[in-house]
Amino acid sequence: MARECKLQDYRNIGIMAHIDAGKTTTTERILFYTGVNYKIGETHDGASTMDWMAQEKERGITITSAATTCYWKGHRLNIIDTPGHVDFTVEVERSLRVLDGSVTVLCAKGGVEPQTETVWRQADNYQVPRMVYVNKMDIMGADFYNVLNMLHERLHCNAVPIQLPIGAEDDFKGIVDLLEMKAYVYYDDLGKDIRQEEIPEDLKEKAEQYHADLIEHLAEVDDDLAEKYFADEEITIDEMKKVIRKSTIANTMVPVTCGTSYRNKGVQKLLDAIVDYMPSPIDVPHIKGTDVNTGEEVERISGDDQPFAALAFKIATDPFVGKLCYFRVYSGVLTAGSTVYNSTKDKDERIGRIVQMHSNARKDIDTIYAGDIGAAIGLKNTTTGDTLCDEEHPVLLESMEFPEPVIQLAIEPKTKAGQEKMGIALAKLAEEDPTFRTYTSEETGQTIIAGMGELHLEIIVDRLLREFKVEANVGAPQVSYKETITAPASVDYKYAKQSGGKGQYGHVKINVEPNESGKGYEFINKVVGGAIPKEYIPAVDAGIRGAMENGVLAGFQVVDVKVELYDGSYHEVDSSEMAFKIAGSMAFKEAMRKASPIILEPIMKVCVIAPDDYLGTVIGDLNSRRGQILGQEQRTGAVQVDALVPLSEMFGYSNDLRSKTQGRGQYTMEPDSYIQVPKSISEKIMASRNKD
Ligand SMILES: Nc1nc2c(ncn2[C@@H]2O[C@H](COP(=O)(O)OP(=O)(O)OP(=O)(O)O)[C@@H](O)[C@H]2O)c(=O)[nH]1
Repeated sequence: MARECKLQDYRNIGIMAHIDAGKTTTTERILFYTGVNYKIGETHDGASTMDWMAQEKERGITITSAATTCYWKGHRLNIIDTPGHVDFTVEVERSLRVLDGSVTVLCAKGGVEPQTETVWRQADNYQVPRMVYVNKMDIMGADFYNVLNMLHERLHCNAVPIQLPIGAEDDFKGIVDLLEMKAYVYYDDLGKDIRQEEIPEDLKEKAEQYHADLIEHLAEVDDDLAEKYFADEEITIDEMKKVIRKSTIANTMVPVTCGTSYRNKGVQKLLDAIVDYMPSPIDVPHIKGTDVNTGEEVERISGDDQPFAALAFKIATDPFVGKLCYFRVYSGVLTAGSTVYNSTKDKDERIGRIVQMHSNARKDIDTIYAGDIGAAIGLKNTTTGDTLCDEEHPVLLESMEFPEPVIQLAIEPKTKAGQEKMGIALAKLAEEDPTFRTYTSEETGQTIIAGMGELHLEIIVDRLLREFKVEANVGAPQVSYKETITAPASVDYKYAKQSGGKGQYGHVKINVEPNESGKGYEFINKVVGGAIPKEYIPAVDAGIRGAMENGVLAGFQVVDVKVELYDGSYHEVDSSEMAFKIAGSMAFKEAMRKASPIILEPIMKVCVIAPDDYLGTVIGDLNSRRGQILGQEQRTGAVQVDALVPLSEMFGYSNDLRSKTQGRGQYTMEPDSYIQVPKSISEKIMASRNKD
């Protein structure tokens, strides 16, 4: 099968926004206008195509990101719909990693919300070119110009309108195209009867002014256009488009469009703008990676004639086909039935089928080309963040970093028979979601699940029931503390047992030292000369990993430790994997005790918005929760306070805030970092844990 679309005609874009800004509705409409959907699905009544999981339908929110392919004016659009709730920012993060451009959907009334700022910062990190779609122009209080101000003031970006709204709220009629200087007026509710007209009289002056601003910006970034501008020569629409595209891709401009997806106004123009201004895979910098053979940094050039390299960015369990692995191809082509090399895991993977996704429906394809996004069925060892490549040209692409879960709870199946089923189900869910963990508590023997927030875990428990038919009881959510070490230590540990028959023998020597924060666990094998036979090394590693699930202070998971196995010995008859596993585990525990262990607690970035009168109350309350105020900012009629607060102090905050502000305050929070808990609190935690 030949390539359908040229690489330069691809647009891999994410759609991101604050919760409820209308991403799902907008994506739905895009699918409608591009002919993928025949009927307009409503997030209101649960008929939406993108939000296909049962919980998403009920709650009307997006949890998993779904990749969808559609076509607009000869271009192939791969769209990723991403969730807006902070518990799921990891979904946003991984989409950003594989996409070339993004559309930020804002609500015409709320404008730039705290979550928009978070997502915007994430996109800044990845230098993703962006455009903005101001949605909900039809709702009460819709104000395009206020949103524009917020874009400048809060996001400090060069937001430049390429459209203006005609009317607002119930009177929103259509759009002025600031390039063509024409009005597009909608005469029906399905967006079918759109007429090009002259700009209404009362908007003419404003449109002229914004048109002039646009040209001025374009003259600033392009010399040829500047010459024409100063010579007062006519600048064609194509010339303007070319420069807008250039400036957007260079991240020096954010084109702003508007409409109302729900009332089907403005979506086609948005699609035009995506095609016109969002980058193709060859417009963005080439992906970087490390050559596995030489260790040198290399680039992978977007092109079919290059060696194959792709990044797996999402694993999903599909009820019909099993494990689906979404990947973005950066270079080369891949055919179904072939074998690729997973350079992260050092394993070959056979690609059974390749499918293109349309929400939860899928179409089999034989070949996938550079620049594309697809999903593979049949991969056994691949997890999120792995590189898939040509074995002859092995490369390791930059992986993704995921935050540590901050909240956890104990979970127990309602029936004995459910135990095994629950174990399997939780393992599957953890495979899909790198911010979800599950382990067994050593002290209590309970199964613990950990994630990014209460909602995140609630959804997991719900999925257990619906998808895996496991009924479970859960305990109260608790802070997911961690343990780590602050000093290096060395341990020589021999595990030897001789109790009649075959004995047990494993002997290891290890050095431990603190690893950089966020780097997790690193195992370095320095054994030479077969002091420990090769086949036992993974067992030592596994033993250490096991020990790290339950730290020595209070049984919390241990993070950010480097362990070097440098020597040891074995016994011809008595040594076994089990013996070395135990030796690894015991050695680590002893080393950890010697390495000045500490307890870490998750710190949340909290953003509170409340009317001015409550400023003192809000700040006082945050202070009493060991909060550190980062700053405050004026919003229309309200004030925004940003603070860092330990998660343990945030339980019950929504009720407290509500009562302290007569229901007028709202807040969002997201994990920021893990830091050492104060000594007095650490003692309390240990006392209560060790008493259980
Ligand atoms: N009046 C009006 N309502 C809209 C518009 N766009 C979306 N909505 C409604 O706003 C609500 C939220 O829309 P969604 O599309 O689910 O928003 P979302 O951003 O995907 O939300 P999450 O998936 O929860 O992050 C729904 O009830 C929509 O019907 C619009 O242009 N005008």
